[in-house]
Amino acid sequence: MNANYLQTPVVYLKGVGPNRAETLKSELGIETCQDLLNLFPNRYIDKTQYYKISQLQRSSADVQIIGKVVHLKTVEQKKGSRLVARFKDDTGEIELVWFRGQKWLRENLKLNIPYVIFGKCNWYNGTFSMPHPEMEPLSAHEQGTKVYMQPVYPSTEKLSNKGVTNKVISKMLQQLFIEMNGKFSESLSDKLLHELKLLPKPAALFNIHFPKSQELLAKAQFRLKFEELFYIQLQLIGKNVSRKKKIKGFPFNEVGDYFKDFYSNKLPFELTGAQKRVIKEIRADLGSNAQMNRLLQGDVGSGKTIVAVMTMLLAIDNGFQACLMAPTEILANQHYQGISELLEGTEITCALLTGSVKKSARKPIHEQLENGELNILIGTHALLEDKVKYKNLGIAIIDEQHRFGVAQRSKLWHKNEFPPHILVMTATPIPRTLAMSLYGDLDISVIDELPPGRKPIKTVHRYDANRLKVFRFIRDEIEKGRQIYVVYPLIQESEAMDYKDLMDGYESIARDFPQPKYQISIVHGQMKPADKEYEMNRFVRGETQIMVATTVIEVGVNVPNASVMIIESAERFGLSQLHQLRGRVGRGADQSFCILMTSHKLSAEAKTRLETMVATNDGFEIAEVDLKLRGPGDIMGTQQSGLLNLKIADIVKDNDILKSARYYALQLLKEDPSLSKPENLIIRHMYAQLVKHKNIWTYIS
Ligand SMILES: Nc1ncnc2c1ncn2[C@@H]1O[C@H](COP(=O)(O)OP(=O)(O)OP(=O)(O)O)[C@@H](O)[C@H]1O
Repeated sequence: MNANYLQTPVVYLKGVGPNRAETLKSELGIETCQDLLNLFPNRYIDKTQYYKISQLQRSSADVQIIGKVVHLKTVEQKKGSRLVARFKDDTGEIELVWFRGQKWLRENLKLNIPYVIFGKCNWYNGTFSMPHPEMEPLSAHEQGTKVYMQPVYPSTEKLSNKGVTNKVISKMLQQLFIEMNGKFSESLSDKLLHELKLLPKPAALFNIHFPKSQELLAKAQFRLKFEELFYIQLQLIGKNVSRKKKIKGFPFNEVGDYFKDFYSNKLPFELTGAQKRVIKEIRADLGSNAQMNRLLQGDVGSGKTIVAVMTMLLAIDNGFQACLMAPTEILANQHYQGISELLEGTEITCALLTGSVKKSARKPIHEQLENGELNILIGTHALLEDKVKYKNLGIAIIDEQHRFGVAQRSKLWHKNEFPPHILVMTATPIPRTLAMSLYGDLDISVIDELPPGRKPIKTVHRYDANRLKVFRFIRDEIEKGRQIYVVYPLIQESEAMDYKDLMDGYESIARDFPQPKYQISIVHGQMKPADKEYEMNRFVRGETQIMVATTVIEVGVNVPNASVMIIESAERFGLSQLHQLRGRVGRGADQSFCILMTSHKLSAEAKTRLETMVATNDGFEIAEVDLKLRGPGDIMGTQQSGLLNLKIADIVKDNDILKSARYYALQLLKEDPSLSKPENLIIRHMYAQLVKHKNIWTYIS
């Protein structure tokens, strides 16, 4: 065997030729034999079963039958001729039909000898017919290398007219396996192979392409998926470990007066168990001499703000400043007001910096920040401007990470001599296992408990035709002193139309809820920030009963007296957005409601989203469904993590393998952090290759 054989371009394989090689390269990214080896089938056609004709059903998928051709004739038609065979076994008869290749078949098909045929049966004119079956004399079938599960390679349906079919790929692979003669190098340690009872590499590769049985195929798939996820985990965890080793952070050893005073005298409520646990985790990080990089996940309304405040107090107790960055002005404002209120009666100074803060007001903020008079700065992107210089920023808290990219996070970093501690807060939960994998570079805390006394929000789905009933319901709730949100979608591509919907909706509500009895606020993205704030504040103060808005209110707005959320055109929102919007109600002690309004025309996916919303209030459950519906591509962070370049594993379906891969990777790094024990040298070698080439399958062979 030639050791470099796997690096040979596929064009040198028999029967490939320059045209096919070009198609393989441009369509499937296959240049070398190694690329070919790592082209894994999408699915398999089961050829372990033989059907009797009497067992066929009208909905049968691909079937394999043994029988004989008893009659063959050409049927002439206007559109051209077709060749029709009567095919019989001892239980019945079907038709085989060909439109192409008739001449060859007429000359070569033999009557009355047993054939194995394979294909899809259609029910047509009272009989089953199989167009263009694959067929082979039974004698040849029994002698040949038996294919039990026939692999179907990606894109082959699309590429068959360019000469790249499943058969062609299998033939190429056959040559490759003969040439390699089983000499593929192992890429996992003996220990792992043994402990997890994994197939050795050569057997796994062989059975993924030429499965000898269902059982061996399952083992081959498990082994290769495990390997793929294991190395990704190893890399993510490795990064985390080296970050911890390298990046020093300011130690906040002191739990000082501000924190203690706040905890004992100023907390407006008892912390939930989850809040206490998370604060403990944060304190441990801050006292550890290493920079904290922590993601705080908590469902909407779970009480992340108080955790943020207490974290900032720890920084201030240790002589440092803190900042909090929010994705929108409304939110920054709200945080500023809420936090100022919480800190009333303390000496802590706190300022707000957003795009709409005037130049004259900015100057003193800049100065106080630089000379250390200012303890806390709250704001939007404006916090990232070059003019903003801290005396000693100890911690940066970032609300809603999906709106701040990683690059912006690191911009904050460079504002300081040492990097500040970072706490990222998100109310868009992502499934735990996915979070573990995506944020290998962040530690994760979860607030998985809501403050006591909250009544679960009742969610219903109503069609537009029931609007009058819904309006009646709103009226009753307003009578009881509650406030109502009515939210319209605003999607960039159809902004003008959406805007019209919003204004039409506003007018119709204004007609049904006339002044002076009813007061209505309206907030949308095209308003000036000052006007938005004015309208928002009227609602917050309870001067208006109805807030008509676009999704600008999606994150964070907190009006505990608002108890009804009406979402118009709910079918146009994604699940996590619906959940966020719903989270604007249910913040007080009253029973809250969410009404999802839609037209009658709903796609299957939209129906699933609505049903999920009606069925559960749990953000993590919703996140799981969302992930299944949308796939991981849209979830923030998946792009960078390499989890989307998976060749064989699927992070949604193979969640259990992912967990086990992570467990073993953690275990290994704990026992042998530098991977220097002799039994781990294979892994060390693979890991080095992985870091070098970035893609795990360029080296795994
Ligand atoms: N332990 C607690 N007991 C009672 N009320 C609490 C507790 N913690 C927080 N709250 C209250 O719950 C409400 C929601 O808290 P907060 O705004 O911090 O939620 P959040 O996690 O930031 O949610 P969102 O992401 O939706 O803004 C607030 O009115 C807050 O005062």
